[in-house]
Amino acid sequence: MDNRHIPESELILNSDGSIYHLHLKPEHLASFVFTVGDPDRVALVSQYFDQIDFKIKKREFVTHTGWKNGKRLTVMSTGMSTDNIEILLTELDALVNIDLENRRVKTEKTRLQIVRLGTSGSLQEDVHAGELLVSAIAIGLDTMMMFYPHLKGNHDIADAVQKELDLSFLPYQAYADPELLAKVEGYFIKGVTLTCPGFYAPQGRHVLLKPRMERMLERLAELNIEGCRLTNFEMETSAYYALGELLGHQMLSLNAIVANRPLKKFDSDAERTVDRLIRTALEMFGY
Ligand SMILES: O=P(O)(O)O[C@H]1O[C@H](CO)[C@@H](O)[C@H]1O
Ligand SMILES: O=c1cc[nH]c(=O)[nH]1
Repeated sequence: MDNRHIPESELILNSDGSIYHLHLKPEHLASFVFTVGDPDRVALVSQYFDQIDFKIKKREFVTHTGWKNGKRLTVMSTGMSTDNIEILLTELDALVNIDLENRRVKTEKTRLQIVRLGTSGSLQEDVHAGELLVSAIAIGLDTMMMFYPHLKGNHDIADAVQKELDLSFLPYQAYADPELLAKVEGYFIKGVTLTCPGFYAPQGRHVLLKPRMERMLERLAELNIEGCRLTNFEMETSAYYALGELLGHQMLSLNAIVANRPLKKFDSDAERTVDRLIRTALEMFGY
């Protein structure tokens, strides 16, 4: 049992007692949380709530908490990238599992359920723009997890990606929560998601600067690891899954595919696809 007193420089509270970046107090958070990258997407989710009791904004973290069908829900924005997810999950975990008055870990743990509703680009011709995909596995191409304890599961896909791209660092491999994944199976394409530390060269895009890796997209799309292929690029899922495993929260990442990279197509109806993702997720989890 961790019985340390956590100093005020390590877990920072604002003068009103709220947690540093998220600006939330424990009572502002439901145990079921939808997350979105774009702060403007928060209201697109909460418009479907029956009632909104609480709203706050700090930096890119916008939070609305309310009720739908008798279930208390929070929706919050995270901004982009895994470093924001590290802040988000550490502070959400602290809100429920640390007594903020005496700064000690609570003896009884609360497990949050967190479902990401994000956009994503497909690596495969047959995963079309406009489709919805659930990340069963995520491969992190960022270095954040080098600073945390090792993950338990198999890392065969991460190893294959490291080898293919000749990376000088170790990607990491992490998994969706099986219970949440089971709820959406059959309704979403099931995929293996590459979480990238950027949108352009780290996803093989050539705008002005030429990516260092030749044919990155094609090489990754062609990888076959024991029958498994990589399906999509985005920028947060691996951090949710990895930190979810270490902190003991349940995570699921749902993606609206807005770009098909091999076909060089962008979803002309991306806003409607995101709305379909939101409504589908609310039907599955908003009870
Ligand atoms: O639509 P969101 O949730 O922001 O997700 C995706 O879109 C952003 C890039 O455009 C990245 O955050 C990526 O993960
Ligand atoms: O191609 C894409 C589309 C959305 N988000 C990403 O990170 N990549």
